[in-house]
Amino acid sequence: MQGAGIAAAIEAKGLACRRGDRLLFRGLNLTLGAGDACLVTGPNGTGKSSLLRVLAGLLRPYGGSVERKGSCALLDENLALDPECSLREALTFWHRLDCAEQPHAVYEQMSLTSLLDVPVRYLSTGQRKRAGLARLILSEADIWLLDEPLNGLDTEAQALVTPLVDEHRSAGGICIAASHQPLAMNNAQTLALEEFAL
Ligand SMILES: Nc1ncnc2c1ncn2[C@@H]1O[C@H](COP(=O)(O)OP(=O)(O)OP(=O)(O)O)[C@@H](O)[C@H]1O
Repeated sequence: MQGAGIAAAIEAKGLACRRGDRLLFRGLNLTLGAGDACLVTGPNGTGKSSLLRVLAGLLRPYGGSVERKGSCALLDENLALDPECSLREALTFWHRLDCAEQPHAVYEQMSLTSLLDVPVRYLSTGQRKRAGLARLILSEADIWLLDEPLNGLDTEAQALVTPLVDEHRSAGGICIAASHQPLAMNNAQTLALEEFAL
């Protein structure tokens, strides 16, 4: 991981989030250290994606604060891969920035090898999610923020996600995931977001 030597950590204190004219949640506290995980649950519209964006630093909280130690990567529906490029070109753009080593082993792991010459815009939903997971792994970020990581994946690909998270945590990483589908994460905290709704 990029922050090797620094223990990863994330702490949210008294977090509140407002979207438009709606206050979604308030008074949310969360503390995770190296190897920890948290599963965020809640009905549609309670603010799970918004919370992950606040934790990533992409959305300003309405109240409270977030402190992070280590680098952060968000996996959501926004692939951030140029739709006009081939998958190889689009992923290479990020690997150069991240100085990723051994991308081909990860492409193989995510069954992307045969898709590398396909334009990103032609990828199916599950193929796009697998590309997103490859980007996540190769980013070597300390803190993984996963928004519906199982969505669109077939059964075989879904089965890869728990071991990936386990491996990340074993290496001192942190994982915070929002999922409507059951996502097994050993000894994970659960954050039921509706408890902080107004
Ligand atoms: N940019 C925005 N401006 C205004 N309101 C927004 C914006 N983005 C999201 N919202 C609203 O914020 C609320 C929470 O959305 P969010 O996507 O965080 O919920 P969620 O819990 O992840 O939902 P789901 O389970 O459906 O994925 C929704 O009512 C949504 O309409």
